[in-house]
Amino acid sequence: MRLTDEQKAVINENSKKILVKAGAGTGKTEILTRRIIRLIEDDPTLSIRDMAIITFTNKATEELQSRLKRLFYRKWKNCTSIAEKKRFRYELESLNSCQISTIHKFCRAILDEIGPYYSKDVLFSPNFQIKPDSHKKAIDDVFEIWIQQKKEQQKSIEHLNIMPIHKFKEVVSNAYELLRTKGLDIAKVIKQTRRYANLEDPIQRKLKIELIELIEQVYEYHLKLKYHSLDIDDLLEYCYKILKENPNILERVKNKYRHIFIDEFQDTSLYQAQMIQLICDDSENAPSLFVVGDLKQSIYEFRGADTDSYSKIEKWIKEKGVVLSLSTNWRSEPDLVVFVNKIFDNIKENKKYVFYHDPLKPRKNKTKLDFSKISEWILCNGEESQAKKVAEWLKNELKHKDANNFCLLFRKNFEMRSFIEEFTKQGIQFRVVGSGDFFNQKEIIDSLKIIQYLKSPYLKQYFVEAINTIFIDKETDLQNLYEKIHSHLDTFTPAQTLDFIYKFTKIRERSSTQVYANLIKLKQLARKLSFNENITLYQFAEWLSAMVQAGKDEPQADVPKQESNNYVTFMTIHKAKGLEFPVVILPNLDQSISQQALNPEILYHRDKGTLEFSYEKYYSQAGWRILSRGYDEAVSLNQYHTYSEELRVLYVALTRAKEKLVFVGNERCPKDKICYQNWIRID
Ligand SMILES: Nc1ncnc2c1ncn2[C@@H]1O[C@H](COP(=O)(O)OP(=O)(O)OP(=O)(O)O)[C@@H](O)[C@H]1O
Repeated sequence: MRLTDEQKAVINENSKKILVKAGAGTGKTEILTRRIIRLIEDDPTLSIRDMAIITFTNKATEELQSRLKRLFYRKWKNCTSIAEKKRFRYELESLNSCQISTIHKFCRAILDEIGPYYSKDVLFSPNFQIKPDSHKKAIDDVFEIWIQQKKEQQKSIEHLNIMPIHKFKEVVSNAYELLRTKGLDIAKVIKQTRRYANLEDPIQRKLKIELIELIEQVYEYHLKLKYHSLDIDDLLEYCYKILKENPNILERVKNKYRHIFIDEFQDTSLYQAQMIQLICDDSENAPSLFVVGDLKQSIYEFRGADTDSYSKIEKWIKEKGVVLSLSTNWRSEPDLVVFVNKIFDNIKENKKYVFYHDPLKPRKNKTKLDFSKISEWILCNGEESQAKKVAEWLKNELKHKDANNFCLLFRKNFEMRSFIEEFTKQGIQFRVVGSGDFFNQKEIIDSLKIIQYLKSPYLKQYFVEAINTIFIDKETDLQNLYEKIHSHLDTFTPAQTLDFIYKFTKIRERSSTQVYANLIKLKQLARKLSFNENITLYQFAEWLSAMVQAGKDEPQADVPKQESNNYVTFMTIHKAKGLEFPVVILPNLDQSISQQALNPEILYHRDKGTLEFSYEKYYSQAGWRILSRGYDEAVSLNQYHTYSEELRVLYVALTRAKEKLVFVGNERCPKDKICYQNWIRID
């Protein structure tokens, strides 16, 4: 690969603070790795161990590690002197133990070295564990105590006039999570919300005060639980607060690293941005900072990504160091780059959304453009199934192209379901990458139905459900399965029962690689559960039923590589960040931007700093709503951010393709609907 002058300039820049601001596919990740090698080459006293390299996901960490491994290996191979050879061998060996990680692991490494810590709002033991749901325990415990107190004091609970208790708990949980992921000062929000509550009508006032009272108690209780168990949001918050209030610890961190690199900085959170400013301050011993990002690809607001923080850092680096840019897109066909530019040129800023577009430069300037090769529409009428039409289109393509050229990118995991069913039916090999809806898959729900039938074969409902599962077909008789297995049911472990079902029904021969991999994963989960606490089939069914009902987040099984390398990939647009595929297919483009995202029950009012709510009266049939006074205002402030973020999600999706984009939508999509299909139209 021949680096361009602008790429070389970035690699060789010597300023202590550098931000590389560049669009998709311009080589940001590429130059980040090459800069690391360049610094090590230039300074014999420097090692990868003196650097902290922060990525956004574990997958990105692996990708970066393997790119560095390749470059170090090449260096080692081409070295002429023994000393140099020894040095690069050491660097290669150091790759697995150096600080290349997500920001959370970076914070964990800092906290691990600190020891016990006590201050006003940070206290923890050095033996803390990472528990992803420690806040849930806080909510459960506080709720129980609070309800009990209200009963004893014979006080009514306003929320219970509107919603059942489990729903109320969910509201509190969502509100608390919202405040935490945004990194907001919870005490301040509580104070503001209480202040504005006085302006509300009597019912709304009572509801607001109740909600705030619970959040305050959860917040205080959670603080005590954190002594032993932090969750990942706490890692960032605690790390920042400790570094801020303890200069000795901050000095230790500054002295440990000589260089800090951050990839995908557009998805930075408030605490991450503030922490980086602390560590990389103006002092002599502070590490240098190298940050790459693209604000147009900031798509994680729901997880606390904060574009304001990015902009502040950009301003700060502009003052203290340099901001550089890269303009040429190396990923995509030149016509495709021009096509994507045209789409975003067309999107004009208005009251509803904004997209700050700066066009990408194609790697070659062409005088004659031909969009027919790089884009195609598959349009369905209202009744037609998009999944079926895409499967038929793909079957034709697969006659002359390998399946792994194609990737279907979805906005949400649940949208994959109909495609998974259709592809399975049509025998197209596919794999689902990183989707957290394992317990929502038909094969998993069907496994539960079969087990429920085997436990209670006399119940008609279970029989009917079981007979309609993927396990039963013309050649596989349900009754026969029961007769063969029932004498073993008391002695088999749940994993053995599943194994028997899979073998007896010969499901492997009839299912896709992904479906079978999920079934094997279920068997492994059953084995793990029995290993931990020796559970019965009955208990396993209870557990599985709870997981299915809760829609518990669990990734689908990885398809083993050796089985088939040639499959179509399914993933969400969010998971595809940083990746590239020859052909990208985008289904469901005619869907409206999620109403749930636009009108959630609980919202944070960005201007007032308050919590606002919109409750649907659970027991009313007419969709009766109770709104707090600032809700509508909060929605319109939020709507602007939601739509603008959706435009950025679309930008990420469109810029993943190397050769072609295939759009799937509805031929009668109303022109005034706010949806991807209308944003993409350039005619
Ligand atoms: N000078 C170059 N010549 C040829 N190919 C290049 C050059 N620079 C980068 N590439 C290739 O372009 C593609 C995009 O690079 P990279 O993934 O580093 O971009 P990025 O800016 O990080 O993209 P994104 O922001 O979309 O994740 C990769 O396949 C990379 O190998």
